[in-house]
Amino acid sequence: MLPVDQYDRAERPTTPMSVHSSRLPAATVPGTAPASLATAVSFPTLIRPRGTRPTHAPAWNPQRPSSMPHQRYEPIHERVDLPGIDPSARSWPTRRVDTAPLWVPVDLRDGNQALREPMDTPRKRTMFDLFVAMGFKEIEIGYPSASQTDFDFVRHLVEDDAIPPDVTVVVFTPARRDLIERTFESIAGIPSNDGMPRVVVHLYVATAPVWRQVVLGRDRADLLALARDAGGHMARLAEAPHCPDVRFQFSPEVFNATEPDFALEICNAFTELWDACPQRPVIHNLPATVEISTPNIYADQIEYMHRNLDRRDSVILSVHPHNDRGTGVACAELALLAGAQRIEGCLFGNGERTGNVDLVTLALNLYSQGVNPMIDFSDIDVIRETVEHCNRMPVHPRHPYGGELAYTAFSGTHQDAISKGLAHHAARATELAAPAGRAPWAVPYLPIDPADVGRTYEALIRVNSQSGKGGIAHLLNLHHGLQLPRSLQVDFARVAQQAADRDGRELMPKELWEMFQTRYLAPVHDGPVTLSAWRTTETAAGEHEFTAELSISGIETSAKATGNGPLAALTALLAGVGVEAEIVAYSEHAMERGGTSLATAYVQVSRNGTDSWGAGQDTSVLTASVNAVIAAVNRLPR
Ligand SMILES: CC(=O)SCCNC(=O)CCNC(=O)[C@H](O)C(C)(C)COP(=O)(O)OP(=O)(O)OC[C@H]1O[C@@H](n2cnc3c(N)ncnc32)[C@H](O)[C@@H]1OP(=O)(O)O
Ligand SMILES: CC(C)C(=O)C(=O)O
Ligand SMILES: [Mg+2]
Repeated sequence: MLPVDQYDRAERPTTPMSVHSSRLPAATVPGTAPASLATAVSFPTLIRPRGTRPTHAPAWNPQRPSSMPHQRYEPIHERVDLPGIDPSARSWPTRRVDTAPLWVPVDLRDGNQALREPMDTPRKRTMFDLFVAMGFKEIEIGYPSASQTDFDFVRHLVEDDAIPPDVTVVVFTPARRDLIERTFESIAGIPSNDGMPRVVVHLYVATAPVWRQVVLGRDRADLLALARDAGGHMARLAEAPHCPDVRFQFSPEVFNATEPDFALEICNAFTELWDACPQRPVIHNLPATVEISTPNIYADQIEYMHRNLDRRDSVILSVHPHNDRGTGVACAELALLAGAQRIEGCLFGNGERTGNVDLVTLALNLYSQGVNPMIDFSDIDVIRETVEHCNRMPVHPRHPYGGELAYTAFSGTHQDAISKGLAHHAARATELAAPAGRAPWAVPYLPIDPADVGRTYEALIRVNSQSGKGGIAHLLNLHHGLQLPRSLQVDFARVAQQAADRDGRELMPKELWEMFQTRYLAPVHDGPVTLSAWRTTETAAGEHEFTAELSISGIETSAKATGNGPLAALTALLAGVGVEAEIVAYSEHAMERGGTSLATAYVQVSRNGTDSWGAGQDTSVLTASVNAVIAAVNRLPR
């Protein structure tokens, strides 16, 4: 940081915000900033380092500096000495990920320690069983020295024989002898599997300068000595006769803010102390405990460790990103490119502050690239509901892949593209003679097929004032089997949009159907023209006669006319009683397969340059069509 006298005092917002006396929420005072923001900012003269970080935007960018004291925060390059990292040696930018890493959920420890109400044993057990069912093979089960609840849960799993033979559990401990001993007590009785240990004891100690100085009060040498003492104690306890066979893990907490050479030194010390070998590798887990940089910096830090760690073939290089900058997923993905082999995170990103990296997003990001995630996400809603139950916290509706709205489009052009894309997908599957669920996926706006994660297509398209004809027609088709002609889609969308605009809310499929019924089907009985009885006869080839008892504006009459088809005969009949109308568009379709199904007919009629649509439904196509004509005629202006 620069001394205060080197800061200039010239930086002011060019247009100071006015201060509102009202404490009403902003929404009640149109065009104003929230009252809390306005009253909190008093706009003193601000300070900034002279000649350092640019604050004025180019001429094309009208933004002006805010009054917030950004100068208080140091960039990573000033906070951490990164001299050992040679940018020209980085290989991660050109690498690709084509296999899944070893995923390790830490919800039962890191996620749990961040909950308002930590999980009890039944909730923890539900989550543990979910992990097993999803196919996780390494699971952190707790911090047994933290509380009796944590200790008891580990004992519960052991005594209930709940840990499958191919699953390894991880227990977490700080570098304190009494707590390490308690941790070892908790794991008594977990057998190995064919000589492979099924328990990892995970030691952590913070290594970053601020933590060393402020929290632990130790310099580098002191901290190394503390770590060695703890690691040595663990190694001795592991050799005790009744101790289960274990492996070791070390996390230099706040690795991302630690001098790389010190992180390397301390990790290498554990590799040696625990005598790591390929048959019994050590896990070095490099956390971004609090995110402080862009993901490329984290990737450089990981690649540095990957290249320089001793006995690299005896080390599993693990990462543990948090999400303070919202880039936990990006950090984990770049870390994989940089040499990471194992990722710790939580389902849907629960965890301290803004959370741990989200394993659902990471795994399904890989899946969307054609890589097998090695974890089963085929029922994402059950996974989400279980996590919500255990954490007593909701998952955001827009959460990638698993949120309630993750596959839903409200906006018209997206709906149109999805609807066309689904139709194209179905056609392509038929062409390839493949089931739709196996055919290659290329539907606009949907990175994966929602059906792959157990979602139906029903919630893909939802209608509000942002929606267009395509989406509205899609819903009427999906829920009511209607196949509206394009021009009718346009006609109906106008009405639906007006309703959505007026009410400012979503229109449900049932409401759309009711609007459709009222507007296009019901006028057959509700208008100036009603038919009480009618019949058609084919009087000669290409000649049809239409006979009807009808009422015109309440006056009963009967009439007869001919035409080259039944509908032409009907319009001739109507013209004969003074109701002129020309049919300009017609279509019909069966609603279901089979002889007993309903047919729907759509008819557009025109009079004096004005058009209107009507629809009819009946088991007889002819009756449906006649009804559609009458409905359309009744909708013409009188
Ligand atoms: C990034 C992470 O997620 S780390 C995991 C964090 N998880 C948790 O903290 C949840 C469980 N923790 C706990 O239940 C408690 O903190 C306990 C049981 C571990 C310790 O409790 P207490 O003895 O009461 O200590 P307290 O929590 O007040 O303070 C932590 C102490 O541990 C020290 N400490 C912090 N990290 C470590 C570490 N990795 N190894 C050794 N000591 C450590 C601190 O310097 C402090 O020491 P001091 O009391 O001499 O100043
Ligand atoms: C792995 C441990 C120490 C952790 O949770 C963190 O650093 O965030
Ligand atoms: Mg953590």
